[in-house]
Amino acid sequence: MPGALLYVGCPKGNVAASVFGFEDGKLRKRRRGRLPACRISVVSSAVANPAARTSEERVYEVVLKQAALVREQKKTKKKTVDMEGMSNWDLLNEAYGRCGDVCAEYAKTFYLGTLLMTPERRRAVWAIYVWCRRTDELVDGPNASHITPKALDRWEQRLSDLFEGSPYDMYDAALAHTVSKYPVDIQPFKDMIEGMRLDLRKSRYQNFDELYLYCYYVAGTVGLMSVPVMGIAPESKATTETVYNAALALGIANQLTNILRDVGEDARRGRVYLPQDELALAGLSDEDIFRGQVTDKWRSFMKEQIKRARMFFDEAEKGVAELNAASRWPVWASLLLYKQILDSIEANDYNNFTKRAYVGKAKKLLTLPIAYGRALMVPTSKAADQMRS
Ligand SMILES: CC(C)=CCC/C(C)=C/CC/C(C)=C/CC/C(C)=C/[C@@H]1[C@@H](COP(=O)(O)OP(=O)(O)O)[C@]1(C)CC/C=C(\C)CC/C=C(\C)CCC=C(C)C
Repeated sequence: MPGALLYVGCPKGNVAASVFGFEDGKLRKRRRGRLPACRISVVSSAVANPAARTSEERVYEVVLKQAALVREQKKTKKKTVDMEGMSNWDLLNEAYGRCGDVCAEYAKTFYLGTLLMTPERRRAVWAIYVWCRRTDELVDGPNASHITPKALDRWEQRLSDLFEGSPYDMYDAALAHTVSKYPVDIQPFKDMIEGMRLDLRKSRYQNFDELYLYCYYVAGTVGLMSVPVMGIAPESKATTETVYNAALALGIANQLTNILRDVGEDARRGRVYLPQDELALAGLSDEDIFRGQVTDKWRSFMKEQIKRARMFFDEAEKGVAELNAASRWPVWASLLLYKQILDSIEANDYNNFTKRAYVGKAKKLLTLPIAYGRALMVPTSKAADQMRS
């Protein structure tokens, strides 16, 4: 069975490849050592067919491209594009204000976290949030049943237009300004739309490689969109690839957690996101999921799935300290809160069919100062540097 490769950037342009795959029915993490970045395509989980590119390899190419874009921006300061009709600062402020309102309404804790960022960064993150939310609403919102691939094509055209400086409405205008100000690339946005297309036509995932690609599309992309805005700490010695990999890992971890939390809810919509081959290996099938009985087989299967999601959280944690100081708190808060959903699934004795795992108010409140404390930590790469000298 193919394992999932997660490439973790290392200093000096090398990458270490970690494989999160199943062996003998157990999840194993295997470090494959460091390799020059140019040799990445050689390290593949598709050992049986070396010519085939895995999802991880395809996604890693996007990661490298995003990291390169940020490095370029460091060398040549990009000029802020003044969009036609948007040179009016009042209008622009109004546009960002509306994005803030949406964020405050739909993601309260996250919104509070963004208040710690610099005003420029905060409003840029809001603009990205609103675009992601609107994109997700197309397939998950009240009008989702009417959404066709054509509608998604139109949404993509609209995206291209806003990247060209021709926004359709106020929310788009805020994002158009953000992408002209920060080295944000269109690719992760397009990829998120691709994820929505996938959701329209696919309701089963044969293996983790397929699921990984889906998770990248709908959530890993959010990490890649956010890093250029949140910024990397000036004192960080980590490579940009390392930081992007951590951001990608956080998106994947969040989405895997989402999937594990919503097994019952998704099943009622006829959807099973869990890898079919891993279900079969555990002696389970779609029917067991539709039946919704917590058996020992289900518990051991879930234990392995949770373990894998935690591994992605672990990879993500390595990168948070490398972010700009003011951006770390909301990231730590969202990471710790989402990770606790996994604890809650365990506390529910793995009944994710009829019990919704959630983090209670008290735990949420306790998490915020913990996240704040972690956000004060200096970049790990700098700390390592200090220990060496
Ligand atoms: C600081 C911070 C967390 C910034 C991200 C803000 C942002 C732009 C969020 C967009 C979220 C969104 C609406 C995505 C649409 C697709 C979707 C629904 C994805 C799922 C999120 C959960 O959403 P939902 O509202 O359905 O959740 P509940 O059911 O209400 O629980 C996802 C699971 C994905 C979310 C993914 C992220 C937030 C990525 C986080 C990664 C980073 C911010 C990079 C951090 C950098 C490093 C170096 C670690």
